[in-house]
Amino acid sequence: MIMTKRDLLITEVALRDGSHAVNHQFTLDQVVNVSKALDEANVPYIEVTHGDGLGGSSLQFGLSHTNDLELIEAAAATVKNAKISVLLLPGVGTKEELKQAAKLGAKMVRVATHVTEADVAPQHIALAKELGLETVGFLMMSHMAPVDKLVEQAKLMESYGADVVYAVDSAGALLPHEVKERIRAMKENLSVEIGFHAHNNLSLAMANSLAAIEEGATRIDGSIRCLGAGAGNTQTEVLVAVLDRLGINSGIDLYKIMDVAENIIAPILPKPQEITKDSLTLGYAGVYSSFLLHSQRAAERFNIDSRDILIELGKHKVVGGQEDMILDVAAELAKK
Ligand SMILES: CC[C@H](O)CC(=O)C(=O)O
Ligand SMILES: [Mn+2]
Repeated sequence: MIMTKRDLLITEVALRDGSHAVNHQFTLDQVVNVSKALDEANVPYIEVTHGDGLGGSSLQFGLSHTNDLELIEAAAATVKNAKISVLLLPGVGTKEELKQAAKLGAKMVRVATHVTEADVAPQHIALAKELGLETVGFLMMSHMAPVDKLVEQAKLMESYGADVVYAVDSAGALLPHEVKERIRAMKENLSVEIGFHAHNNLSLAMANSLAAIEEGATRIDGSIRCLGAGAGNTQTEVLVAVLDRLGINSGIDLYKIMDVAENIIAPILPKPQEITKDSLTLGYAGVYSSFLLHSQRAAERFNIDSRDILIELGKHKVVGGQEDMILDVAAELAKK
């Protein structure tokens, strides 16, 4: 076992957030190869789950190529030092699935709720603690709540027993000063560690992650080669290099993580992760990054501009779990 003294802990989310970008089609071989390589680069946490978390495989969210639990088991059996994390949205994943994930080797769970709905999480957090899992409260769509509301909800997560609480910029809509005020307020009001999860739709994932670190966040998410929903997350290998320049030790081997990006991730990307007109619109309109492919499919079906759908979804303040609204909105727009 490698013992690394790290200043900050990076969770690599390509095998979970990136599931959205590959339409949930990760194969067992891909998950094993990527987990092995990330582990060898000394990445501390690797998240493996359907993009929408345990139990996410469905017509609503997209059917997985391979069952979540099989992927988690294979990744856990592969890694030597890294911890496998899973995502759980109460109401999508069940407590039974969480028990199974823990049995199969998951060591951390991120219990994810909409930023104003932490109160759906206590049972799942309590179970996670009982199972001996490191437990994270993951407050999604953080741009949709004012700072005091976010703090209130973060404190709820802490009171339920979360070891870490994250502000999650699901839409990649936050600007650096907005990240700063959120993380600063969380730091001032909570005793647990604070984390930040960015999306790069406005090309601000790195700037926002650094803003979060400056305000005291010690957990940061990255997706290697930006393999995450929308334009992806903070690019892990770039983050490792930037942190190194700042004298912050992530414990991750820079050359090895660059090689994983180049030799293992790039070949499995359906297309390079770029800020396209649609991913840019996600950030601009404040829409869930995971809605990207669903909206593009709806645009094609109704022969309309996908940006119009995204702008309309932003106006409706649609949240995770409301994927069915994408078709409703597209159908309405098509009538006009
Ligand atoms: C739908 C779950 C979502 O993808 C979780 C996440 O990574 C986020 O909100 O950004
Ligand atoms: Mn995400």
